[in-house]
Amino acid sequence: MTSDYKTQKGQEFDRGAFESLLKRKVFLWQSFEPYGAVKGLFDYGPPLETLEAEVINIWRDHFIRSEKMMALKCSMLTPYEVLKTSGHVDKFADYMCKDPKTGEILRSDHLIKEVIESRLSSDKEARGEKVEVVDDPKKKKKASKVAKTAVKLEDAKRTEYEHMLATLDDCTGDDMGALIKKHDIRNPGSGNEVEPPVAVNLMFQTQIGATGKEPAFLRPETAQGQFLSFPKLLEYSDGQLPFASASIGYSFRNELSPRSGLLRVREFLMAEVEHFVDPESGKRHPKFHLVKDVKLPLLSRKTQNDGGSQTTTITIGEAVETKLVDNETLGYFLVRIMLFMQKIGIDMTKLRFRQHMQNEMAHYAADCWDCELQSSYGWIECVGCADRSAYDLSVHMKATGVPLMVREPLKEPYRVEEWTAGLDKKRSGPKFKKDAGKVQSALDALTQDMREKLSISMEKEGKVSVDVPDVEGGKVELEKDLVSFQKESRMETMREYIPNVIEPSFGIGRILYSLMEHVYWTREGDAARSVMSFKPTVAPVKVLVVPLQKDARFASLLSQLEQRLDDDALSFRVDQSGVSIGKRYSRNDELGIPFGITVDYQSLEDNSFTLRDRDSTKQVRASLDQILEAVGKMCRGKETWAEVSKKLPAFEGKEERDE
Ligand SMILES: Nc1ncnc2c1ncn2[C@@H]1O[C@H](COP(=O)(O)OP(=O)(O)OP(=O)(O)O)[C@@H](O)[C@H]1O
Repeated sequence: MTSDYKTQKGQEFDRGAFESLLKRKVFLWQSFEPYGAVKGLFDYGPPLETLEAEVINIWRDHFIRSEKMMALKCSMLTPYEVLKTSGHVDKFADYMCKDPKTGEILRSDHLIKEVIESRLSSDKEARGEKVEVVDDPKKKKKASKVAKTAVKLEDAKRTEYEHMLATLDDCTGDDMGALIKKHDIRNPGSGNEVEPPVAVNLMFQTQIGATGKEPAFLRPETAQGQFLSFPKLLEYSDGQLPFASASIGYSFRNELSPRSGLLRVREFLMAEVEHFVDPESGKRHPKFHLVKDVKLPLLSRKTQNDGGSQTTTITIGEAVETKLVDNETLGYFLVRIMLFMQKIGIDMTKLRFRQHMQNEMAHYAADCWDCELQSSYGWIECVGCADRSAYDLSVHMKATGVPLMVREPLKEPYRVEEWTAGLDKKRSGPKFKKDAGKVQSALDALTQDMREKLSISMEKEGKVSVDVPDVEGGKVELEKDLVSFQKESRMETMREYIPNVIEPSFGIGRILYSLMEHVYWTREGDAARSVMSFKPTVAPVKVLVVPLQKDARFASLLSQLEQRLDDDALSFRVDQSGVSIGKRYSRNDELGIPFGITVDYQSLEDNSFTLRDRDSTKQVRASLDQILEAVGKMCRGKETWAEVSKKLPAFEGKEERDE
């Protein structure tokens, strides 16, 4: 059995071997291992911690610096009221099904997907087709309980199942309940029926202070802090829109069934952008013309609705023009996301943009696209890019009364005529006493039409009746001496509006995991020799320093070399162990170190060194100055090995024979 997922060299991807490399080279492990480890929490070891820092540096440069965004650091602890207003308290939930006999909790959409995929793969097997291997041993065990022998499906059933998978993201909780019932979907682990889906909130609740009077949550996204900072951002940008804020920080989600390693965890680093734009500008982007000819692989909502999963590669200009992508700003960010992925070394054949299904999008969202990366776990959302309209600023403004909006002078002031409705305070106070405020509020809430109608009634009848909620009888009678309706004329010089927000939201852990799978491969004919082909710009360690042999005569040259690398701020690792030079290169290829500098006997004579390229294993020989200049340029992304190897003389050394 083979898997559809291949390494960048077209080889079978062996997840077991890949995971064992990550473990051996201490990229990551489950947190609190000595206490039995906690699901959904991971610690990063030196290579992954540094890889993350390098990727974040590129993210900061690509977005914050290059797009002139305003970087923010907002609190992670968030008061209850903020997340109540944003809708997270009521709606930030996943559906889960309980196995009543084992007590196991299963995420409803994952359960349906797993069972239906296993039925489809059993059908494929029964029809003698190539079947995707289930790499996860736990899944394998579960799957075997579902279908011990291959079962062939009717054509109509197969089509129904395929459509179900393509449209699963569009399902509500009730829809999933109906599917589970209709297709007799059971817990694959036990074979038991499961209870209907129930929504479970994903936020970690806590409290601020000891009194318990200030309930709070660990934030599930960085966005809310950025929205509430809007007045400060507006001030900093001198009241000029569009502008964007950006925040890199941790978020927390109490995932129901964390699995797939770093792809679904309970604490993760996010990098989020909130781009604020005037809705009347048509959400145009000032730099769209620079990217309009860039082609993107797009999987539209329509294709998914039709049960398909094929992408169409078109220019973003065409996608926006045909309204496939709602607006220029959203389109601009899709391109920037793709270019970022390319910069850090994501395999472009394993990247696509998938449009959200109608039910998958928040009700207020105008359009939403996920940047998905393919890994051995399938296509996984790594960046969500949503047009959130004016929703967040509007709800927070309503809840707090703080004006989260823009007031700007009108280019062409105009005259407005407005009806006012005012109570005579001296007379109304004694008459309505504590209800006087409520009466004025009811008058304030009247539309212009209503005010005009009431003024006509007042003229005719000398009194009017006004609905006032919360007073006895729900109405009050107002005579001429108590209220006056007047038509006033004034010049309107200011425009007020609530900006719309386009939000690209990156999950850094998912990107790092996908990147590690994308750069992993094994040397031809020797599966034991794995390589992590990190681009020099992101590689956690840039240079491997290897003396040809253990020989005291190399000591002074080595320390000179180390000092120079240090001066150039190039991270390095020295491998002086007794094993052959080939083995030393090989085990450091697993760490993804892009370049190796060897100190040999010729170095002692003429101060020249060899420089080895990890991916091709080719070498050049040159002076230390030339080598350091080349390495520095390659690590800054300013030169490639192909260019360097043309400039510097090749070296066919004895070292390679040892590999
Ligand atoms: N549990 C998680 N573990 C790791 N990364 C996550 C997790 N949840 C979300 N992310 C990351 O944060 C980004 C933005 O979050 P968003 O709320 O759009 O995700 P989501 O739609 O809830 O993801 P999913 O549907 O996979 O749970 C995602 O694109 C993803 O990269």
